[in-house]
Amino acid sequence: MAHEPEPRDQLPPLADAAPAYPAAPAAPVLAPATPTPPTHAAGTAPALSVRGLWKKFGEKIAVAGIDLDVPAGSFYGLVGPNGAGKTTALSMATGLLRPDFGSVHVHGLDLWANPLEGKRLLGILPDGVRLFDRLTGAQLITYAGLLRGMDRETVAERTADLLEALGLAADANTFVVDYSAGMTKKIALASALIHAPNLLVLDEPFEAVDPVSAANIREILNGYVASGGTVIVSSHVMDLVQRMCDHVAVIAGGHVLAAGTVDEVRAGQSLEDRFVDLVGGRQTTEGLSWLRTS
Ligand SMILES: Nc1ncnc2c1ncn2[C@@H]1O[C@H](COP(=O)(O)OP(=O)(O)OP(=O)(O)O)[C@@H](O)[C@H]1O
Repeated sequence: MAHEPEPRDQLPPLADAAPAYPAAPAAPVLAPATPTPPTHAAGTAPALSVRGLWKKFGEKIAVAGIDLDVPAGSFYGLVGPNGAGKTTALSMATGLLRPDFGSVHVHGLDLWANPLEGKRLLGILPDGVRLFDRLTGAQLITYAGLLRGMDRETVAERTADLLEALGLAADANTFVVDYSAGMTKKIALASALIHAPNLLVLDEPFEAVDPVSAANIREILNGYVASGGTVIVSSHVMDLVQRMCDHVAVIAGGHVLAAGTVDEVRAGQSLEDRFVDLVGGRQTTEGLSWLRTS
């Protein structure tokens, strides 16, 4: 007999309690060890507030009790080495991956208790995004707008605006499957923007994107933040995060190592130097002596 998947809305509520599985190996955690409940007056809620977020894949603890507050109206960078848990944390924070433990509030709304209302506030560019690539670029953005319940006229106007702003107008009628990696990233970003969300969560938005397009995207995002929106970007490019973001969190081994304004976190150093200090793990390359040609 076919097994009916359980609708997400009807899943039992998440446990807020401490996880039953063993704690991850000790890491230099600067964040509070015990999750503190979010406390904020109505109207001043952070755009995103996560408490005690945990996720384990088999024996691997990918996210080990993350607490994070992203102020409304901020441009927030999330940085960390490969495998740090950024994508896993962002997936749980945006309703794409169910946490084992913990809570997620979007503008004060419990996302996992109210997934439909919560997701209306969100625009998401997931990592390794899989799109309906047998649609053209214009069709894909239109589809995203209609899926969000927008009227056809507004969708058509905004689709044209987004294609123009992201330099994709000439390829509006090309199938997405025939787009380059950078074009695919841009069309996915356009699909995340069409409903003018309150909070944009972008996993590696600049990966594979050329410098001119990256500058255009930065301008779009700066304008969005200036008008009251909140952006969270994950990136490996420290220089970009230092220039572009006003807040940053450094994640490694599933823990938040430091979080705050960019100036607080970098503490007088460049963000890159501070990142290397915090995360450590520089490898010696002596073992690769065979690779040297002379
Ligand atoms: N679906 C999965 N099944 C098993 N392990 C997973 C899964 N997703 C992530 N992991 C593991 O969880 C850890 C965190 O992965 P995650 O993708 O969140 O890291 P990341 O910080 O986004 O890394 P990167 O910067 O390389 O993209 C890694 O050790 C990864 O191997």
